Amino acid sequence: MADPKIGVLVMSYGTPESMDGIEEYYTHIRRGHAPTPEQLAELTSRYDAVVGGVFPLRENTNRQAEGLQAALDAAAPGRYAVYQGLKHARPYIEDGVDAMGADGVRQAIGIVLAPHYSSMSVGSYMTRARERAEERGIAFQAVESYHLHPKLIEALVKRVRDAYAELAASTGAGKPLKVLFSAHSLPVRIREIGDPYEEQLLATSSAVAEGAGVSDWQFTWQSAGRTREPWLGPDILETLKETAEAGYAGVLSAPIGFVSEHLEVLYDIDIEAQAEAKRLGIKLVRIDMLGTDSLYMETLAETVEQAGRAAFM
Ligand SMILES: CC1=C(CCC(=O)O)c2cc3nc(cc4[nH]c(cc5[nH]c(cc1n2)c(C)c5CCC(=O)O)c(CCC(=O)O)c4C)C(CCC(=O)O)=C3C
Ligand SMILES: [Fe+2]
Repeated sequence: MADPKIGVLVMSYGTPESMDGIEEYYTHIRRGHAPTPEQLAELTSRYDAVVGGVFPLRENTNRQAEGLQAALDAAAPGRYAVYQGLKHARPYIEDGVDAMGADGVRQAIGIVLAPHYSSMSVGSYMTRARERAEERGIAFQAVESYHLHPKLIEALVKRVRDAYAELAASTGAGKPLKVLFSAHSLPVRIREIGDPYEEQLLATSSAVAEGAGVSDWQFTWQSAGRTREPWLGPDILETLKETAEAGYAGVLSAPIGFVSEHLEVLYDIDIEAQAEAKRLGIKLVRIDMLGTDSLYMETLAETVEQAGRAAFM
């Protein structure tokens, strides 16, 4: 019999299965506490505004998992089997590990569809995966980040170049433009624990700006939670205002903390930030998300293979 494959647990945030599933999803995000009717209505209205009953993150994650399986098969035929595990929706991270166990997988690598490490994001995915893997007797190796992988940078550079040219064409020659890199905000308390999240995001931003030949850029946060504690800022809405007041004619939004089109991109950037830009009289164009870009799929495959070699060979 062939050796069992190395399992690859591809993890992502997860999204509701339907409009009826938003409450269960939100309750899971809030660690078992149901949202108030106002909170539920607010989140529902954001999903309604973007997609009206379709949840693009689910299909996008399916396609990325298939793309990674294909890239791994091309590099090492028959060695790896990809499973999905979602943080806040089915199949949950634990379901993905259980599926590997049921298939006889003894060795697994975990990777998140988010390039930057934070203890509050990737770290918490990995804790759940590792705990379940230990219970199932599966050796587990975590990929913590891949934010400077040359192919990831190359894919982002291409997107920034293309969208910058589009922005420059639509604002007219010689007008001052700025690139705004962004990622999901986190509570300010991550700074107290020496979390690498901010440093990694700045490193990606600066590598992409350099590769694209862009000198005028800034990093800013987006999608901060609606809680009482302070979150990292400045928020992109504030930054847009300052940028407009400083006389810029346009901004290129590059949400490099995300790899897919979902609520934080389709609502927070394409609807909310876009409306603010219009109000301020400044042009806003967003880069295309990575999706199943072959350079991104190769980034994931090479990172998985490297982790596999280090841990299991
Ligand atoms: C770091 C990070 C990423 C990037 C890394 C990664 O991808 O993991 C990310 C991605 C995403 N976040 C998403 C959705 C939501 N996040 C929320 C709330 C929160 N996010 C947080 C952090 C992050 N989130 C945190 C600290 C909270 C507070 C509650 C908690 O401590 O966990 C809420 C609750 C309401 C609200 O606050 O808006 C929603 C609906 C979707 C899916 C959208 C879709 O369905 O298309 C995606 C990809
Ligand atoms: Fe989130």
